[in-house]
Amino acid sequence: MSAIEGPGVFEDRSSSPSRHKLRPTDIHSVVCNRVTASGQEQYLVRWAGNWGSSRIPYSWHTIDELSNSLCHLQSYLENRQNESGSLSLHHESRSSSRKRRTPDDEPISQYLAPAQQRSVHPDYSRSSSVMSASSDSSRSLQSESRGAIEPGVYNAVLQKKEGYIIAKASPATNVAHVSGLPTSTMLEHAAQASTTAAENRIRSEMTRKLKALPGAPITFVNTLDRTSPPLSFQFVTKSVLREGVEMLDVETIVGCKKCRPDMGAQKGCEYTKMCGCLEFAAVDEARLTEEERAIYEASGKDNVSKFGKKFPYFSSGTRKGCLVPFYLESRNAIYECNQNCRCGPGCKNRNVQYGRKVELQIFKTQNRGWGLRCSQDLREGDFIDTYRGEIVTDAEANIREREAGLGKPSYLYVLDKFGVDNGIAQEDLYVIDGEYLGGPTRFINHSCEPNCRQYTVSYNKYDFRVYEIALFAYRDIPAYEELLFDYMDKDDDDPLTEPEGEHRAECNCGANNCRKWLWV
Ligand SMILES: C[S@@+](CC[C@H](N)C(=O)[O-])C[C@H]1O[C@@H](n2cnc3c(N)ncnc32)[C@H](O)[C@@H]1O
Repeated sequence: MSAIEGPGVFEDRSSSPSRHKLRPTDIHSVVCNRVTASGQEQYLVRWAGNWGSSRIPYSWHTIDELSNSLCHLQSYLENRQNESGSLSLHHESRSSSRKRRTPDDEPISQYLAPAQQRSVHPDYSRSSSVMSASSDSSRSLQSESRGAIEPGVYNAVLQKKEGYIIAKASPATNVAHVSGLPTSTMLEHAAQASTTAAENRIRSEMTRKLKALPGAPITFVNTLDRTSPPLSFQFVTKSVLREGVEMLDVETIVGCKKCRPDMGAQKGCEYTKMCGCLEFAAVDEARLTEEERAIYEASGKDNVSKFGKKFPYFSSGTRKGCLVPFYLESRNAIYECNQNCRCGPGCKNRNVQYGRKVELQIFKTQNRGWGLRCSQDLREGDFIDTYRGEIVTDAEANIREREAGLGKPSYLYVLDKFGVDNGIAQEDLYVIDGEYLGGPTRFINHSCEPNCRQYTVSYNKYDFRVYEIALFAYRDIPAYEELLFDYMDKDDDDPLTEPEGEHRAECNCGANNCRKWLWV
């Protein structure tokens, strides 16, 4: 292990600096940026840990050193952009630090040479001017004054160990500990310093990440600014069950018993309409005999299991595999066959379970963040993808919602399709959180006049709490038209109440019949 003097300057010259990275978990946040005289972008890292307010280590790092921690860099750049250059978000409050000030707890600007305080592009040469345990405070301050160079490390010494750069509390007792970073001078410089190299690195990392995904390609484009979709978002092909969430064991799923794999006419799930998996599916009312209709209607249309069902997908023709108009227009759940069925993998009642087949593109919209579109024409009824993520309990979802605050985008989706009818209380329902983990559908925006729609798809008719939310094209959609669904998807006869104050989020869908609010 050896001490590091500053960004990219190592005592141990035999090791390549670029091999050493910061561990994302060691970083609290990136708080400032600068460009050195040699044109190198550097970022000021606030280290995570319990240090005491005036002893928190800060150090400047190159993009290479931060290449395992690009999420932190990305969130800094996004805040920087949102704050439109003021960069005040991460700036520790002077008034609060003043309250706790101790004799050695002065703002760093007091230690900087005048040239440095004035300078917009100071000379950040790779000289030995750093504040670390290896240099006592007086030596640090002297060298700063001489060279007018901002220190590379504050309140600590950096060491490298097994490929990582690590901050250690300064062992020297007479090191001047500083707080109030970044200083206003640093912020002024930061506001004018280029961040292009970091943006490019983030962009390449996002592209690499998307290319590595299985299935039809997902790309991203941004013709509006230099941002990329969040690197912190993890693409998964299946939802992940979090603590307290249980789904029925796959071994116990009941499959269809009468259907067969050699499904010619007369034998397939799609022909008989009596496939066991469709037991709770919508009755095919048009095919009921007089006698059947009388029984069915007398039961208040509740006695569904005996009658032939609507099959969800076209089994042949030009729209083979597409959702049939009946389901497109209804809110009936779609029941697919499963791994315990006799029909086998070729059964035409399997679609959503085989996953996305269409190529998608994440793109930056004018007024609603990232959006999603398909790079090929979609037919009415084409399956796009599922909405997936972490499945959490209702209580956990409430905590996440509270912590997120009202101004933040929402990615929560309640799985309440079967709950009420099966006596499950609201607080026992589960919620999909697609914010940090999920599929590309997490980027689909809302429209009051949508071209897609969400449907309930179940592979286990007895599991009332865990099922899929699947997005299908609600009409033919030409390539590159933004995919949009109605977040509320209310029945026409459901009254829409005006949302109240702080809970409302304004809708920018621009449709003629726009309801003005995303949800109520
Ligand atoms: C599931 S996310 C969709 C992806 C999101 N645009 C993004 O950049 O991550 C939902 C959020 O997108 C934004 N959004 C979606 N549709 C919108 C609309 N019609 N008008 C305004 N904002 C919208 C809102 O911030 C909403 O909370």
